[in-house]
Amino acid sequence: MKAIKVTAAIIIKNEKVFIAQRSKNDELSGKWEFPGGKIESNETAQECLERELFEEFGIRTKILDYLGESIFDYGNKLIHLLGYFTEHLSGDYILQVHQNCKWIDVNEFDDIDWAPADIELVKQLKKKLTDQ
Ligand SMILES: Nc1nc2c([nH]c(=O)n2[C@H]2C[C@H](O)[C@@H](COP(=O)(O)OP(=O)(O)OP(=O)(O)O)O2)c(=O)[nH]1
Repeated sequence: MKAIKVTAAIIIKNEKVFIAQRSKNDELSGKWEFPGGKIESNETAQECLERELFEEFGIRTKILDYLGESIFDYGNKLIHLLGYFTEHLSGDYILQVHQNCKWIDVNEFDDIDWAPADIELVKQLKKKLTDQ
């Protein structure tokens, strides 16, 4: 099975991380994720994230450092998730495809019902945020 490359943005403000909940008619309905999406042919991961964040929330962003990756086999598809720290430049967060969103503290990470592929990435993020 060929892995589908998906980008995920880690946006931090006032020490809180932005997460979004997948919509009702989605196969991962109700699960929480870092916003992003599938990388299309002829675009970089960074271009993909900027495009997805504008499409999904109407925000303009700048992609910063790479955090890490998570590869997860959902059975019907293999997801290769790539996490990037991302800076919010402008625009209000307006939900276009998600059912909800929120800002969470690192102490709340373990209470979130994450999309399964995110669990490994969350682990890496938690380590990075608490080790420094
Ligand atoms: N964006 C995003 N997708 C994730 C995460 N974790 C995770 O398992 N996924 C999965 C769900 C989907 O199967 C896939 C990304 O699909 P998507 O629906 O968000 O991307 P897209 O906008 O490019 O999709 P589409 O319109 O072509 O359906 O990756 C995550 O943290 N962020």
